[in-house]
Amino acid sequence: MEVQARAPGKIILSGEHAVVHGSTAVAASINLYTYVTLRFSTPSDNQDSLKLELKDEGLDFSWSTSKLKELFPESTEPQSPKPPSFSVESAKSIESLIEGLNIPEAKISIASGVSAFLWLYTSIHGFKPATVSFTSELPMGSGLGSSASFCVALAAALLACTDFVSLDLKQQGWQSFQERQLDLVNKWAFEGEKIIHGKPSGIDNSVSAYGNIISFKSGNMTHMKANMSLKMLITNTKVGRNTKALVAGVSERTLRHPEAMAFVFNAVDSISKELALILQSRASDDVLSVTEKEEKIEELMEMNQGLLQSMGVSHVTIETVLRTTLKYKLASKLTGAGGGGCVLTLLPTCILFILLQWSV
Ligand SMILES: Nc1ncnc2c1ncn2[C@@H]1O[C@H](COP(=O)(O)OP(=O)(O)OP(=O)(O)O)[C@@H](O)[C@H]1O
Ligand SMILES: C[C@@](O)(CCO)CC(=O)[O-]
Ligand SMILES: [Mg+2]
Repeated sequence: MEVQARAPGKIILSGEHAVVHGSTAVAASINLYTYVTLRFSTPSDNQDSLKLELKDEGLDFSWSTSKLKELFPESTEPQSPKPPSFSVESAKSIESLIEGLNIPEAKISIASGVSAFLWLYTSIHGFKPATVSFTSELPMGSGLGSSASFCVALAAALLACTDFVSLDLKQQGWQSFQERQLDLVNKWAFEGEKIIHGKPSGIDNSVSAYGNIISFKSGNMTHMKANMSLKMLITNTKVGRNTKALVAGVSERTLRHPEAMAFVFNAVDSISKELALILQSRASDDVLSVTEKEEKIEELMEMNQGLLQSMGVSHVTIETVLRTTLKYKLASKLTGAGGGGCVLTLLPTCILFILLQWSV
């Protein structure tokens, strides 16, 4: 049997990092996806191993079923749909499987993704021989939720081949999971994100699992109905960085300056709540024009970016993008964990007018 699943990446419009400390954040999925193909071996394959193919990286790994059985003896079909916690024993077992892989130094950051893969696969399908292949449209480590889309797509494919999820596997084309099943996929993906992010808030996997636009606070997600569309330019600084380290850095700064950082997080909470109100305001009760709404959103973006700088997660390349777009009176902010990665720039409705003026 072969199953293919996909999950989108995301942008965070406001609230990254502060959301880890209990503030509200607003995130939207984007139409760039990570794809996974899961194919269980048949007796005729004569394949007694679990194979992982990372197509974009040109990396292939495999582990013998006997080795997996030795390390995860208790791994059989999960008794409960809910994911177990990532135990110390599992961490040690997975670490031993990663050590033997000889991942090229330049791609060593892939190790956390391989660890998340091993834990999710063995927790759901034990040591069943299979070949699992990934490919993605998302730049890795760039703030667009590559880790979340990786974990959500994988959890969806793995659960689609269990009794916990009822899908018509004979139906051609993409199928969407029902709400209850999405909740299950999201819970498993969150455990995978913990392996990659360390202390994730859950917003990335939630917006990747459910799509569209959500607000998120302290583990609770709210589906938003945006009544205005926003055009965002995404600029990739091409500076790689590690979300886990950046999240840890903000937590360490919070320990050093608890009172000041509490005010920072409160300010971000207010920015996200105001942004959510503006995006959801209906035409009927509107006193603001689209341009006036966009101007308020531009200010909120600039304020959020300033607070992200105070958290220590901006970067010289991000500042360069900010300065460049400011020349054209455009507002920008980093998206995702920062430290490089991608920057959002709001392209207001009147942008065409600005460009025409400039070109004359
Ligand atoms: N397609 C993939 N295949 C294998 N591993 C992946 C893939 N996509 C992401 N990963 C894992 O996730 C890591 C990147 O996750 P990280 O959270 O640091 O960045 P991001 O998710 O792209 O950005 P952000 O979390 O800020 O949105 C990679 O280093 C790798 O370990
Ligand atoms: C930086 C962060 O807030 C968002 C990363 O896209 C981390 C998280 O919430 O898991
Ligand atoms: Mg991530």
